[in-house]
Amino acid sequence: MTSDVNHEEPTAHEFSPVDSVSEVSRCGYVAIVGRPNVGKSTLLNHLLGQKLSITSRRPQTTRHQVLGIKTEQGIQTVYVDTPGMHKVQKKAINRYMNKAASSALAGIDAIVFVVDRLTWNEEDQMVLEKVQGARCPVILAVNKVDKISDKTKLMPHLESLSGKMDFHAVVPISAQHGHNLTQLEEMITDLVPEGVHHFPEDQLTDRSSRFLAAELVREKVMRQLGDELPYEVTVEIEEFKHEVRPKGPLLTISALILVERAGQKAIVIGDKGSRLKQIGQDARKDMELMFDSKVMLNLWVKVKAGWSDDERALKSLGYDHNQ
Ligand SMILES: Nc1nc2c(ncn2[C@@H]2O[C@H](COP(=O)(O)OP(=O)(O)OP(=O)(O)O)[C@@H](O)[C@H]2O)c(=O)[nH]1
Repeated sequence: MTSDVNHEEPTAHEFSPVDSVSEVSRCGYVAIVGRPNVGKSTLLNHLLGQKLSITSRRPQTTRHQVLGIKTEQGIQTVYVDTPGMHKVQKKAINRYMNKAASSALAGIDAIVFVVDRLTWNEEDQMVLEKVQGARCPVILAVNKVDKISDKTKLMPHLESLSGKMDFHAVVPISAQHGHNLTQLEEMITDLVPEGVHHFPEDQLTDRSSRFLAAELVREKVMRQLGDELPYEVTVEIEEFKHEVRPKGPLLTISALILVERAGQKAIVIGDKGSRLKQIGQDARKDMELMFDSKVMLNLWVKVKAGWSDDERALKSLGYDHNQ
């Protein structure tokens, strides 16, 4: 079949001034980068107006690259939340996380580089060197300003940060309290170029419901255990079953929490199963909100030694560099 469309001569329709305002479609990719624990996932969740990425006080909570999609008034902004870039690359899991963070910068239209209040350390410097290599505007978001007690220190610090590279803008924000996020979002969407939308208007992420469910369980484990548990915990979804019942939809989810050692299993389970119960209750509540359904959640803990430094085991658990 041949096409009738003449690409040489624009039609009157294409010149309509009304169209140029209301119908020009825009789509762009915006990476949120920074060292671990600066608040990247908290920022993404606020920008999307919905929880998507998991957060915790523990650094290195985010392991995978997650797309968060927002389509509003013809503008589709595809946010790329990345694992925090960090120096230590001893284990395969850390190498995976750094690679996921670096590869996120390819094909990006703008970068939001998040730093924490008044500090600047070697890891921030490392991230700076990576973003300098990307040929797109970089907005520096100085997060957690709500925690600065002596506000007079902020302005001089912002000025000194401004000199580190030719930033598009330097914005003090509080991702948790929503401070300056409207201004930040306006700056971001102004940088979104013209282009056709890559996702349907109502799509929020590129990740599956199974993936999001597993991440919610992992978040609760990390929040419950604080510093008691090293990073070596991952979650596998064994069952994800949707049923329509007379009383409403029911989602049955069975998840396996994998740890590295028997001692860690005991920690996750807690005294008479109390911790695992709390993890289950908290995860179920979030899942019911996320999936808009009643959820029955079954949790088990299993020891799978050495998974975090075994390339093949990582692949089987979804840590695939090609994803
Ligand atoms: N006071 C305050 N705390 C914040 C703010 N933003 C994030 N946090 C907290 O900082 C911690 C880390 O936030 P995350 O959003 O998980 O940070 P991240 O950069 O995604 O972390 P990684 O997954 O390690 O890369 C959490 O306990 C957040 O609640 C903020 O604006 N103010």
